[in-house]
Amino acid sequence: MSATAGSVTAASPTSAADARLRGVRLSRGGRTVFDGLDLDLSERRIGLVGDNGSGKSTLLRLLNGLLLPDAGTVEVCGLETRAHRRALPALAGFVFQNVDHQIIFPTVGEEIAFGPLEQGMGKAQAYAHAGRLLAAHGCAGWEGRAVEELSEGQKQLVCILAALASGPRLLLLDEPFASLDLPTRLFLSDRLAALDLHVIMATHDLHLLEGFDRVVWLDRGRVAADGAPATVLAAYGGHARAKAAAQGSLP
Ligand SMILES: Nc1ncnc2c1ncn2[C@@H]1O[C@H](COP(=O)(O)OP(=O)(O)OP(=O)(O)O)[C@@H](O)[C@H]1O
Repeated sequence: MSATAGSVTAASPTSAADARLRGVRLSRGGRTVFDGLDLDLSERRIGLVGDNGSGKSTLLRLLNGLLLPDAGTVEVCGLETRAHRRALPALAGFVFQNVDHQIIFPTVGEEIAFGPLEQGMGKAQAYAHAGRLLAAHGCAGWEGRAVEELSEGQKQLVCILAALASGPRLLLLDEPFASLDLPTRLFLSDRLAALDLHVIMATHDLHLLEGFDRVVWLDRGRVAADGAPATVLAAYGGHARAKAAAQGSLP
């Protein structure tokens, strides 16, 4: 499958799943979320942590061109997001926090086949691809199931598989496991760890990030700490405990 199908320019992505932000400024709803953010993201598994509203989802959306910076540049797999917005979803698959923001088709098969079809795969091939992907993740025969009849966790699983169906180099996960039961969470964590692709995952479940290569802590749109999971998660945990204690002492 060609990862570049759908690109509107002749530029080709690099083989590395690197992301590079330079001087990124972005406001949303009249609030400045990022103001001069510089970041290089190249490790295979990177976690994003931070309090509510710190900018994690916004950063992920910048990385697959769902949002464009007001100023500065974002480059993913060598493609500048402003110039290559159409090519990015196949290269940088996105799994939303809220499944209703992602799912657009009535059946599981249509949802998963959509990305490959958009990339130019034939219909029969795209549906066969969807069927294989489902079977490989314990969901054999789900193609014809109505999405609205699935549980929230099953919908989330379908969203992850739909993102994988396009063969992305980079998977952007925004709280992907929030509604999954423990067995499915463990199964998918293991599968994601085994996949030959890069992952950037925002989560409040810090345990999920312990085996990652790097964790970035965002605080009000700035990088508060960045490095080895043990160090960054300990620092963020300390911040969270201090903040919780301060809230507890309010009148
Ligand atoms: N659709 C939107 N319209 C306007 N402002 C938004 C929108 N989405 C987010 N924001 C603002 O952007 C800022 C960053 O939000 P973002 O969703 O990136 O935070 P987050 O770290 O992902 O938070 P959470 O942990 O709650 O998911 C917040 O100030 C938020 O109010």
